[in-house]
Amino acid sequence: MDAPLLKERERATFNVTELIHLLNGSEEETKRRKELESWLYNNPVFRQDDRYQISREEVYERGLQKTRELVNLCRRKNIKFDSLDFARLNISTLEELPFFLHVIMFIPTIRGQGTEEQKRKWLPLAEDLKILGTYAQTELGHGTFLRGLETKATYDVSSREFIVNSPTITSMKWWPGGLGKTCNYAVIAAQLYTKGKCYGIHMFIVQLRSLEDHKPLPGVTIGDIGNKYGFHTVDNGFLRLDNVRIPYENMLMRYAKACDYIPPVNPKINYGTMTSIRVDLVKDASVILAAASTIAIRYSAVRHQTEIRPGEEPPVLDYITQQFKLFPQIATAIAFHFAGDYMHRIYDKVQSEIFDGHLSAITELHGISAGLKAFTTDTSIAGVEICRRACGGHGYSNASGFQRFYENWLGSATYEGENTVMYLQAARYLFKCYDNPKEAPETMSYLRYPQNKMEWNVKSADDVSNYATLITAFEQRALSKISSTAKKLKNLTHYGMNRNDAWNAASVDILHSIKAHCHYFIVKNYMQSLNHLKMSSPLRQVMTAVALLYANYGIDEHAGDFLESGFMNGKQINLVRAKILQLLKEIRVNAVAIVDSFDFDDRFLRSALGAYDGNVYNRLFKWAKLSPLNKTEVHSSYKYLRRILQSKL
Ligand SMILES: CCCCCCCCC/C=C/C(=O)SCCNC(=O)CCNC(=O)[C@H](O)C(C)(C)COP(=O)(O)OP(=O)(O)OC[C@H]1O[C@@H](n2cnc3c(N)ncnc32)[C@H](O)[C@@H]1OP(=O)(O)O
Ligand SMILES: Cc1cc2nc3c(=O)[nH]c(=O)nc-3n(C[C@H](O)[C@H](O)[C@H](O)COP(=O)(O)OP(=O)(O)OC[C@H]3O[C@@H](n4cnc5c(N)ncnc54)[C@H](O)[C@@H]3O)c2cc1C
Repeated sequence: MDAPLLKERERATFNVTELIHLLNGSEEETKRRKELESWLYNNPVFRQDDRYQISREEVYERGLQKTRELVNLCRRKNIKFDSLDFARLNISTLEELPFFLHVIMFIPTIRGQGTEEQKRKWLPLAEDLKILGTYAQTELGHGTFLRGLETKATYDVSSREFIVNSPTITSMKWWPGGLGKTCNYAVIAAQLYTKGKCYGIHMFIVQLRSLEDHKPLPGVTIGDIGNKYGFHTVDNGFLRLDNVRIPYENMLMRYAKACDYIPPVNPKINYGTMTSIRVDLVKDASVILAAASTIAIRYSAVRHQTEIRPGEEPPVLDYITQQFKLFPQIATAIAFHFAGDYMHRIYDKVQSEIFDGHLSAITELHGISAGLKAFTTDTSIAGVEICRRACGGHGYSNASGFQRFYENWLGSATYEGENTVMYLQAARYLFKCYDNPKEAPETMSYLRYPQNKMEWNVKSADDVSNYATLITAFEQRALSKISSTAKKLKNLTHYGMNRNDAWNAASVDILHSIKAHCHYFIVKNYMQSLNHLKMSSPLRQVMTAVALLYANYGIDEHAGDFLESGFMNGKQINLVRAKILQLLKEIRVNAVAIVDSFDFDDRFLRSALGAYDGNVYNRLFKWAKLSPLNKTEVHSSYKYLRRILQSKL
């Protein structure tokens, strides 16, 4: 092992294993996760060393090979697709496999929106992979505005069938994962028409390809939409349906009935699958940022460059600017880890209420999950890029491992709800609660108390080491934004603008308000989670420093908001900045040990810069030699080079 990493690990002031178990939930959870990973990583099919030297078709084919291996493993070990074990296996592959949508959206939609009879019919087929489905909702012309989707499902009373049709080119389904070449079924979101009337979006099970030879069925035009930023293993596809007939029973009718139409108690229950993925994405944001931080911190501890004092070339991690870039990323990854735990707890609670027929909490769940999905994905996407840039030239190499995270994770700002739209949806709920504070849920209870122009009682750097004062700071910042925006909305409508136009006119302020609210929620949840957790005092000291860094860094990053709220003054902002420098120094000794606690296997990171042993340069050289251009000493294209060299200018 590279000496610098050895020394870094020896200096740690806490027990890494204790933090590994804390982040996993328990020692048993850690053991189980590592056992599952070993089953994957010891299988050569999951190799990735030549990932960037093969074609898109080979990448897709590899994806199917991995799918086959993963499915065989699940069958051998009796791991169900809706189990925590499967979720762990999925994240460990960190590759969106072609059948990914089958598991995370097709099956859950049937489970969530099918009648008992429909579940009995379709779930065994889907869980046993007798059919492979995707979630086909987005169209060429619409992804966000679901009420604007054009695909039609017209009920033919005489034959008790639905005629599913793509009436225009913009109504073609476009983007669904696995749609292009993999899936033979889909849940299709379509406008239900019966007896000449439109009843809005409902979900329909449609067979797309033959189960015999996988050829598209009559009336089905289908294919891959072409190369993208990432998700190369996934055949995101297009689909045009030309009056395809499906049985009446293929409309998912847990909440609505087609014949003599009975509407769902809450039509948004049809949006439930999207909510479940948004909830998952909050924890995924933590994993992605923790992985990127691991690479950047380990590399920064090994990379020696230039001088602080003449004659001494230190590890770049000793530069305060490098710490200022990277330590907040570690803190954010841990903050989002606890936010993800919160989201899953809330989701499970609301799901059990929904299965008991109570749909009232779905609006609150949507309001919270939409906001946190947008906030955590936006922040973590930016954080991965900060980690990459902090690794200089080698961060730009595919050998760094960053591209694999970055190219797939970039999509998270768009899929499962474009982030601006999600922020605005969350804001819609936030301002409703602001207008009716008594109905505000626990996460928004601070809205019940009007903002009192309190002064932040901070006189020294030590005062910004107090969770309560920091939580109050974020609360007051959010309240200040929300109350001034509410005033603006009120004025706009007071002077004659209708509510929708006023909402659009104030939407930039609304965006700032919801972001401030999400930030407040993350800080509060982070600190309260730490307070509830049992841990040794050396570990608590480290976790406290990291949490304080997250909050103080957030104040520094948005100093204008805190000053504008009148809650803080310039002197106090300087105290916050002094505190940040003190925390960077305190965290420095444990930086490598903290990322070791994220406990990523080298075969997950696949990074020459972030490997556990820190042996960066030999790994980089070994990786470079794999380049196809190095198969021969003189490349076959030399004939062109020779002409250039011999040509007369
Ligand atoms: C490791 C990496 C892994 C990575 C794993 C990656 C997987 C990638 C796979 C990607 C899959 C996809 O992208 S699948 C496709 C994802 N597509 C989307 O997310 C579409 C986004 N658009 C929408 O959700 C909707 O159009 C939305 C913007 C909410 C507007 O809907 P409507 O127009 O019907 O509603 P509005 O008129 O605005 O009224 C809003 C009201 O509806 C309620 N409402 C809206 N949505 C709701 C919901 N989901 N649940 C409950 N209630 C909801 C609001 O609370 C409001 O309630 P009141 O205030 O009380 O009225
Ligand atoms: C990798 C990937 C995988 C995907 N997988 C699937 C899948 O499996 N199944 C599926 O059905 N879909 C899938 N999608 C599609 C995805 O869900 C949509 O792209 C997404 O919902 C955004 O919709 P859109 O593309 O129409 O963007 P648009 O909504 O057209 O966004 C364009 C711009 O308009 C802005 N905008 C739109 N509406 C508003 C508004 N009301 N207020 C303010 N600004 C607004 C947006 O903020 C954005 O800046 C996938 C997409 C990607 C990238």
